[in-house]
Amino acid sequence: MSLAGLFSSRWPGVALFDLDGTLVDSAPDLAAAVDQMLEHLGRSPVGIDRVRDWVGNGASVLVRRALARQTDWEPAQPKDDALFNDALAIFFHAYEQINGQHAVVYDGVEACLAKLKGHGCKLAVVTNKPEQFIAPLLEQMGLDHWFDLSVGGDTLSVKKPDPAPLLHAMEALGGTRGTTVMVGDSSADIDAALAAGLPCVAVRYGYNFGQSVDALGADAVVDSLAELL
Ligand SMILES: O=C(O)COP(=O)(O)O
Ligand SMILES: [Mg+2]
Repeated sequence: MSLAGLFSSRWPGVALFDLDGTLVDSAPDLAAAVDQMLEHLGRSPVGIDRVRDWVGNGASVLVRRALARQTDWEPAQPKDDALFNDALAIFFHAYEQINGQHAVVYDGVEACLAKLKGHGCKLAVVTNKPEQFIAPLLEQMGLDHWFDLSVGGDTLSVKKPDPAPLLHAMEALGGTRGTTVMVGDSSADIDAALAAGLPCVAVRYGYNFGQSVDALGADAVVDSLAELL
């Protein structure tokens, strides 16, 4: 399956990309910030292997999962819980310093973005990462010049798997359902695309809460974005 094949009408179209685990391997930075937060609170660090499985539902859920130390922990405490608020503030401060330091762009990403741009496509990042961290990370990775728009987890009142952020980006870039595709690494991305009625590609190399992405219902599943060229 090529990207061109996913567009039901002709190029140019709109391509929406998830960020963490799709464009950039940012887990090393996120894990370092989570561990700094835990140590600041007098708790033992958890390390990258656990943090990788906690990324994808935004910073608040990441921090809640780290405090509870389990992947499927559903936020049970009120949002104004003092420990959570402290932890979130410490995490934000730590991640602000670390963001982009250890992260790397995945193989195949640049070639895919270049090909889409070459066809006149508009490109957007649609991530659950808070907005304030998107531009610094894209700049640090040298990816910022590719994108016409970015939508973060706090840009709207809802985030993925809600379809609204995808539809917001699609409409802002003049796309339609026949000319827009979503590319992501987790169930949040694929569920959002399916709910939005958009074709979607899942990548196997990212973070999906430790689960395979093969059965999520994506139109294509790839090991590298280079496979789409
Ligand atoms: O959970 C996050 O903070 C970001 O995740 P995403 O870029 O994969 O949406
Ligand atoms: Mg992701």
